[in-house]
Amino acid sequence: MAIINSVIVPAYKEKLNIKPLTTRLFAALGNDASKTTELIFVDDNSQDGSVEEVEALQKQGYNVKIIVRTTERGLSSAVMRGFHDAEGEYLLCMDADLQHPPESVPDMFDNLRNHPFVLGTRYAPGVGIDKDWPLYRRVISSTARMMARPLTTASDPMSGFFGLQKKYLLDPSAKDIDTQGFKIALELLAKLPLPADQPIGEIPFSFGVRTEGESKLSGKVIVQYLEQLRELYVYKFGANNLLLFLAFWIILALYVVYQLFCLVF
Ligand SMILES: Nc1nc2c(ncn2[C@@H]2O[C@H](COP(=O)(O)OP(=O)(O)O[C@H]3O[C@H](CO)[C@@H](O)[C@H](O)[C@@H]3O)[C@@H](O)[C@H]2O)c(=O)[nH]1
Ligand SMILES: [Mg+2]
Repeated sequence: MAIINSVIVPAYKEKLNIKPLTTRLFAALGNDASKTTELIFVDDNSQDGSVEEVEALQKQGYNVKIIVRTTERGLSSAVMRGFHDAEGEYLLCMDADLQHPPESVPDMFDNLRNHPFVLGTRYAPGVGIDKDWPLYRRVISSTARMMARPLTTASDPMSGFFGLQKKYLLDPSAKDIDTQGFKIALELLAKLPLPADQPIGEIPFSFGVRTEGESKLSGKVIVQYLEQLRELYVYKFGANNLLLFLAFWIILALYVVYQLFCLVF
């Protein structure tokens, strides 16, 4: 049967998460949707047994493959590589570490049938972020989210759980996608020629905690995010709009001070 749905998972040293993610994902999809869905890990030469793990799952009949990159590194560029290699018309991106629930994938794909872009959101009634997610990550995440406000109306543009219809990626006007850093959803929301009259879909999900492996977020990723923001502000508002930048940096500084004040007192 032809592949309609593709799930892309950027992965670096995620061997222990590959099997639970694969089995939970295909169980959630059920028999029919499993026949038309492929799962693609894009691994940056982890050399931790991830390849062998995927081969074992293939032997069990799962439609899963792994692309191993040896000359490139980075979450966003791995996602874009997976999107371009995918056979499906409907593309979904999720993390390997089970912080994004595989059980939400069927809802995400259903939503994509009627929306050009779908975002898994942690900011909706009834869902949230696991209480064990470190406080400093919450502060970084909500600050980063606030700074993206002028660029998109999406409730959670920091989310790494999102999907889109492939035709928007193939559109000739989809250009200049910057693949530095972690925030590929924000980049695509800001730059893809998504139709203005069709809202993006949002599917609430609860963000879990990683139980195997380690987060790859680093100071470098935070700096890359600030550079990406600067570039997106210029892309959207023009290079001369310095006042806007300044206003945002000042608001940000006040916000960070406020958050730190709340932490201390
Ligand atoms: N191929 C590849 N994959 C990578 C790389 N860096 C990270 N990944 C993969 O990208 C996924 C997310 O990485 P984490 O290290 O688990 O990120 P996080 O700190 O939990 O951040 C996640 O949550 C954020 C929300 O606060 C998201 O914004 C972010 O995109 C990501 O989904 C994991 O599957 C990880 O293996 C890389 O250089 N190369
Ligand atoms: Mg993670």
